[in-house]
Amino acid sequence: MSNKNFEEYNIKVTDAMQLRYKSIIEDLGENTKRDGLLKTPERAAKAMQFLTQGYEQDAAEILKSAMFKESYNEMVIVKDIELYSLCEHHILPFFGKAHIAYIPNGQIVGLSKIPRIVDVFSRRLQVQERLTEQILNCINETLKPEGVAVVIEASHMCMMMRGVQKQNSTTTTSGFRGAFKNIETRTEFLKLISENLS
Ligand SMILES: Nc1nc2c(ncn2[C@@H]2O[C@H](COP(=O)(O)OP(=O)(O)OP(=O)(O)O)[C@@H](O)[C@H]2O)c(=O)[nH]1
Ligand SMILES: [Zn+2]
Repeated sequence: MSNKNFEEYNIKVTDAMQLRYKSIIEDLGENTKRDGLLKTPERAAKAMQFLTQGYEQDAAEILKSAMFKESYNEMVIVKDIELYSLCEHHILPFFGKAHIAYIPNGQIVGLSKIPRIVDVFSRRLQVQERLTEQILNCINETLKPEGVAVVIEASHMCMMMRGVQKQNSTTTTSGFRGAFKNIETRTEFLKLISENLS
């Protein structure tokens, strides 16, 4: 699944959305006819479609497209997966890293598919907790591993640029299924990613 090209933008949606962005910019007291802003409503409409393209993508299908029979049954960890999402309360970015592990149960998945599904669920209006659960459930239900673990640490612009205005706080969410409910397995995973956690 590739990133959206400009040609792929839905013209109808772009047209409707850019009119709304134009009104918003005018509500700010700005002049949408000045050079720098002339194309801004269209750019913003395209940017918003790019940032929410995950609604049109099927994460389970992405995983299914690269699942292979393999007997390896130790922990597989993909860590430091950068993510960019939008908080559904303020439509402001939150961004950070996901660390994901699974223990295969007869099948492994193509490694790149894990960051790809992080993108699919991130590119929607989200809360960090639901994002964590959706990634966890998708891997658990599609790959049916012995266990799966997801940790996300993120900074929320809505807490940095506005509102409570805390620049240094990060939010960590986690979820564990199957073998990761076992304290030893979970501890091993957390130890292996711990150099990334602040
Ligand atoms: N649980 C959770 N809350 C989030 C997330 N992103 C943003 N929020 C919070 O959503 C809440 C919305 O609260 P409201 O009181 O309705 O909004 P607000 O008046 O703008 O709140 P402040 O941000 O405190 O100024 C805020 O506390 C945000 O910090 C997220 O991913 N998870
Ligand atoms: Zn917010």
